[in-house]
Amino acid sequence: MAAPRSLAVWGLCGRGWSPVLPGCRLPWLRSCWPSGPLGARPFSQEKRATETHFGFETVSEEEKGGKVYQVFESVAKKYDVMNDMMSLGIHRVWKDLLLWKMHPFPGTQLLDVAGGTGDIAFRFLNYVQAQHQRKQKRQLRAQQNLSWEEIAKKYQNQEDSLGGSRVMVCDINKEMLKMGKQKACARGYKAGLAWVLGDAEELPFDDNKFDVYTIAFGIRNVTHIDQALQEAHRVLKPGGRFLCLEFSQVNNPLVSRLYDVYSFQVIPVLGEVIAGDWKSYQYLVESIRQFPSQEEFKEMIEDAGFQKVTYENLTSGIVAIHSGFKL
Ligand SMILES: COc1cc(O)cc(C/C=C(\C)CC/C=C(\C)CC/C=C(\C)CC/C=C(\C)CC/C=C(\C)CC/C=C(\C)CC/C=C(\C)CC/C=C(\C)CC/C=C(\C)CCC=C(C)C)c1O
Ligand SMILES: C[S@@+](CC[C@H](N)C(=O)[O-])C[C@H]1O[C@@H](n2cnc3c(N)ncnc32)[C@H](O)[C@@H]1O
Repeated sequence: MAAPRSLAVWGLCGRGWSPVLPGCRLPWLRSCWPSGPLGARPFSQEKRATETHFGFETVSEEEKGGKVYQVFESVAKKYDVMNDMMSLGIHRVWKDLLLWKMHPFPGTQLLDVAGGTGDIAFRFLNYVQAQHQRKQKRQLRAQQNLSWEEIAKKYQNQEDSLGGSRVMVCDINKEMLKMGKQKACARGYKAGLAWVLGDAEELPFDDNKFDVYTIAFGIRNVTHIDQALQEAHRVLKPGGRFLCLEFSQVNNPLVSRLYDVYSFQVIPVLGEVIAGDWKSYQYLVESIRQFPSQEEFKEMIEDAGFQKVTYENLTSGIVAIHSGFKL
């Protein structure tokens, strides 16, 4: 079994506090460090940075992580209200459907990567609690001669109310996690829930640890999607399930036209009016257009080693749920 990877630490690097993550992909640290023991290499020998996209902008892979970090740092406080406004609440239904598809069993250990403000984790806790309570009621009804004390004990044990299920929320962004923790406190979620700062591309967990890995509206923001998928495969137990909820390609031409108008003409305006942040919401709609199609993403999941990979389109393919198993 691999040694547990260290959790993110925080380092000061020129542009204020930036996450310095384990394992040596330290883009922001590297950007303010000489490129070798003898300082900067002559220009001709300088390795050209690999390019990627940040929305429709072309940036170096090293820049992308920092830019994505700034986006979510900026939107964190208004994130939940923006989602309800922009989607007219539809994102809640998509997230519920992800949980119904997962249909966790008692004792499920879930890792929710890019978990942000906790929407998937809270739904998971509600789901397993309701499931456990139904089971407990059935058992209590079936048992004869129980004392009132024994019955009350069963109802009061908070830890046990989840039937051993637990969820770990992992996100790279300190501000998103902070908002998530505040929401958890306000809603009274305590048992079975943990928050970890970490990068989807280099998860701070042992191999074969979780039954289910979820990532909702997160993988689109990751620089090396293939690496994140490999990490998902590594941390899942054999038999474990990968589930991804993400924007995808619309399969109805009329919906597609309306969707484009709404995305490019309305969303950034809402971003500016509600969150005072046009650019982050422009990034959102552009990043959706850069994300691979349903079939392309399915292949990427298979390339990471997952089996029985399938997907289901929701709302004409505006979003899709991909599923795969580590067998
Ligand atoms: C910075 O990064 C991010 C920030 C975030 O806050 C969130 C995320 C990640 C995203 C989520 C967690 C999910 C929640 C967020 C969204 C769904 C926002 C993204 C929105 C889009 C890409 C556009 C598509 C949105 C939807 C399908 C949701 C439903 C919205 C409507 C039905 C729109 C209704 C609005 C109006 C009627 C207002 C007037 C609109 C116009 C004048 C423009 C023309 C538009 C239309 C006629 C209707 C639009 C129709 C469609 C969008 C498609 C048809 C829909 C169906 C078939 C149901 C993050 O990364
Ligand atoms: C659109 S939010 C989704 C939050 C939540 N899953 C939901 O459905 O509401 C995207 C999240 O991905 C996180 N993220 C971006 N890149 C990441 C990475 N490399 N590793 C972990 N989280 C990342 C962001 O910090 C942000 O919280």
